[in-house]
Amino acid sequence: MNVPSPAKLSAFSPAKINLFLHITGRRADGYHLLQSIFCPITLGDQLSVSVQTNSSRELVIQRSGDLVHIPEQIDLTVRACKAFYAHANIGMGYAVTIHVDKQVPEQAGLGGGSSNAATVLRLLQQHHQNPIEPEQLAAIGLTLGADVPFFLQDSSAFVEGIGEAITPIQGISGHLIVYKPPLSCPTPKIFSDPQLTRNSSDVKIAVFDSARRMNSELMACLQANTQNALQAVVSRNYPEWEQQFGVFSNCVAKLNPQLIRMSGSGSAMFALFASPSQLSTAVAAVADAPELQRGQLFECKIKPS
Ligand SMILES: C[C@](O)(CO)[C@H](O)COP(=O)(O)OP(=O)(O)OC[C@H]1O[C@@H](n2ccc(N)nc2=O)[C@H](O)[C@@H]1O
Ligand SMILES: Nc1ncnc2c1ncn2[C@@H]1O[C@H](COP(=O)(O)OP(=O)(O)OP(=O)(O)O)[C@@H](O)[C@H]1O
Repeated sequence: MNVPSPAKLSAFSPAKINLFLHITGRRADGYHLLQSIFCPITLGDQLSVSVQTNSSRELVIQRSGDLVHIPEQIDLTVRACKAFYAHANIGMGYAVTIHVDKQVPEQAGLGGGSSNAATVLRLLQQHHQNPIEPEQLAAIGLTLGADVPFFLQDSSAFVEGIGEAITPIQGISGHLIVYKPPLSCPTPKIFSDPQLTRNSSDVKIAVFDSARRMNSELMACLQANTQNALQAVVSRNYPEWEQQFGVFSNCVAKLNPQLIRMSGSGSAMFALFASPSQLSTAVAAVADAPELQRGQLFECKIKPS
């Protein structure tokens, strides 16, 4: 008897940057209410899932590629796969192989794990012809990570709540240098810092007024009126990060970036430029700085929506 070959689906799993990130409050369960603009970027992982029916009634998940060092119980691709079949109401008799070619550094504030989880959910939805309603999929995603609902859609977005309230913004663009210094910042540690500013005022109106105009005006508005509230915590807790950020900023500042910031809870930082020629000069300057040679450097763009 012929055994059917597994159906294989592949997708790009993008990283994100946060153009700004304010904390406006804290929920009773300890999660923080935030306001942020999330942008998907052209740096990302390549992910595939192969699905085969399985005569046993159990879900069998195998992994290959670059994530196998992460214990299965915490690998967000495995957790996403289990959550999908637990809610899809199509039985558990499947053998799934998840393959990831990883480019996005871990614990960088670039959302790599959340993006992988969202990509697994999207590919399984596609394979099984959308057994889960979009709202329920987003709710399942949120249980895996605060950034997962954002990655279930394709556009840059204004994000509120703990990550679930998503308003797409069209037309944001920019050329990016992303630098990940040789240290990592665990997200829970950064959020639990007693000195974190948790009462930023509402920026929604200012941001959306500008977003309706030019990209350059939006960036100028963000530069003048916003920050990444987690950046001060990282600077205080990791003197080496502050030193690396200082060197990075000096290298790129003369090339007129629209924004220089940390992404998410760090440790990656980025500089955003309007033109590719400014970007190439900035990349050359950072690559030449002896102090920055132990980190990872990426040249990419905000993904067009
Ligand atoms: C800071 C951001 O990177 C912004 O993009 C994200 O909101 C973090 O998202 P994430 O890594 O997917 O976060 P999760 O895995 O859900 O949460 C990790 C930990 O960060 C803290 N956390 C996260 C998100 C949030 N809105 N409030 C929080 O307090 C919680 O302590 C949580 O236990
Ligand atoms: N598929 C995955 N890819 C990367 N990390 C994963 C994955 N699954 C679980 N993890 C674990 O989650 C931790 C943080 O993952 P990730 O790289 O997404 O964090 P982050 O850069 O802090 O993201 P965020 O911007 O969401 O804060 C990693 O150190 C790793 O142990």
